[in-house]
Amino acid sequence: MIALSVNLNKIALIRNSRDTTNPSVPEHAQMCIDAGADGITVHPRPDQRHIRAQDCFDLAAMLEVEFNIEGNPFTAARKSERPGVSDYPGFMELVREIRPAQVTLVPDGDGQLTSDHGFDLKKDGDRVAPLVAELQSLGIRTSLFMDPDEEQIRLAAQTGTQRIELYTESYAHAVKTGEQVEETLARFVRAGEVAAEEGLGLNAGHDLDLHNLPRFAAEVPALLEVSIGHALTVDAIRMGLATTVAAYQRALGK
Ligand SMILES: CC(=O)[C@@H](O)[C@H](O)COP(=O)(O)O
Ligand SMILES: NCC(=O)COP(=O)(O)O
Repeated sequence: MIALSVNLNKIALIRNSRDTTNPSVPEHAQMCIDAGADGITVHPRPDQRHIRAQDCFDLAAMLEVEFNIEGNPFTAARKSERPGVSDYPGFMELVREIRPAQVTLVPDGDGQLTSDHGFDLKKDGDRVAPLVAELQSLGIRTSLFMDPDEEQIRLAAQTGTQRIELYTESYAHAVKTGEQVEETLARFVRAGEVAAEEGLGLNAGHDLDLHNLPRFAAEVPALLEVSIGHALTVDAIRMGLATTVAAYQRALGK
């Protein structure tokens, strides 16, 4: 069974447009869980544009399902520019303290609108591997955000990570435009095969939605988990959160 981890970034984004706690991130986490979500994902960024460090602590205090924190391990502490919002402590400092069930390392640049590439481990493998080892020594499962690239996935295995998360934007884009759908999906199927050959658990995410998810879930081998936020939040505006979570579980074949 493929686990559905709901990403709450966009709930925090709406909350941050006022100096209130409405909508509440923990309350939305609980609503997702009550509706059948298997886990909760957040992706704090140094500018705390949506998920703030405090959200991570608040979620850690209440979650009984898998908590997955994603982010760039090389981001340093940053002062908050917003009164009443605590500073961003740096990604590794944050996850060392919280010790979530899973940490997904993502090679984000600071100015990026959203995540837009996986790791280049020819360049970064030597500095990623010690972080993987440290996180695992703290009892945290590790995952690395990766493009569906055979050589890079084999390098991911050499870092010692237990899982990878395939960056699915190219697949989502192919389905949306109707261009090169078969070739693109075939790359992800091959990526799943390579991950299995290397003994890596397989997660996936980015721009997955109710339309593109069923084929991906049915055809990519040994998929363990998807994390979905943007499209799921937009669907929830139309259909309600509980109905939407149930619809995504159905799209995963459950
Ligand atoms: C790693 C990944 O694909 C997601 O975490 C995605 O980056 C969501 O982040 P934003 O909500 O900031 O776009
Ligand atoms: N890891 C991907 C994720 O958490 C959510 O990505 P998106 O659905 O918001 O694009």
